[in-house]
Amino acid sequence: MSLTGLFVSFEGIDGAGKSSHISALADAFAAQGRQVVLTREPGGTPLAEKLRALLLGDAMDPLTEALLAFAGRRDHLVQVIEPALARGEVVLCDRFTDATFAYQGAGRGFDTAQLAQLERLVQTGVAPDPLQLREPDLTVWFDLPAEVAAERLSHARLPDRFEAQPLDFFRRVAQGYADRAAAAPQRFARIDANHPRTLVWQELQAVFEGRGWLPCAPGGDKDGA
Ligand SMILES: Nc1ncnc2c1ncn2[C@@H]1O[C@H](COP(=O)(O)OP(=O)(O)OP(=O)(O)O)[C@@H](O)[C@H]1O
Ligand SMILES: Cc1cn([C@H]2C[C@H](O)[C@@H](COP(=O)(O)O)O2)c(=O)[nH]c1=O
Repeated sequence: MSLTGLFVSFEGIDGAGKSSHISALADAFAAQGRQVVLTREPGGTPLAEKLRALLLGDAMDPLTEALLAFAGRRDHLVQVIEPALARGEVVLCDRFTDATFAYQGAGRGFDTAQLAQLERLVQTGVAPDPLQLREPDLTVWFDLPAEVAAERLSHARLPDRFEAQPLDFFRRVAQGYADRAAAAPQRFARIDANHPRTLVWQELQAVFEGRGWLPCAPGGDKDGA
């Protein structure tokens, strides 16, 4: 039986708690016999990882940020995402294009109409139907107030160029995600990330179980974090 590929992205402001759960989800899909590609943006290919290092480390203007993000995305789509989907695999991607709209658009103030043009340019011509705009089948949005994320990150690690931004930047980014979710409610699933890890994992499981993509967990109390 040939399986249909599944493309899921995970979004949220820095520190929202995505990374803690994505690999547990990969395990859950693998336990169902699915091949899983666990990947991320910026990054996901050797070339795009080099662009990631520039994006996270070097000062640049918002247009340069957006161009680097989309250049890496094109390579990622061509080299990794489309081939995996064509093989019927599950692609779990830590951030995708919504991050560019949230960070470069809402956060930096870059024109979102121009971002939409770049999105069309980069995300068409790679899927089997050349006119299809490749988007995730589902985007899981970890929604967390900027203040809570900042508090979590203050205990976590040395901040990169984005994590070092002030609270107001992350308030704008969070609003950017809320706007993207409101514009595409059928693609987005909102998770209330301001909960203990176990509860967040349960919310996440419910999203995938509700779509029939994972079987219902017995008792529904697995701690995936
Ligand atoms: N539900 C939670 N409650 C409290 N702390 C949490 C929770 N989830 C994650 N954390 C902690 O918050 C910090 C950020 O978590 P994590 O790295 O998973 O976030 P992230 O969304 O992947 O961030 P980034 O996108 O910046 O990599 C870590 O120190 C993690 O241990
Ligand atoms: C895809 C993408 C990401 N960013 C920002 C968002 C984060 O601050 C970093 C990535 O770090 P993470 O720890 O891997 O989440 O990059 C962005 O500004 N624009 C983008 O398109």
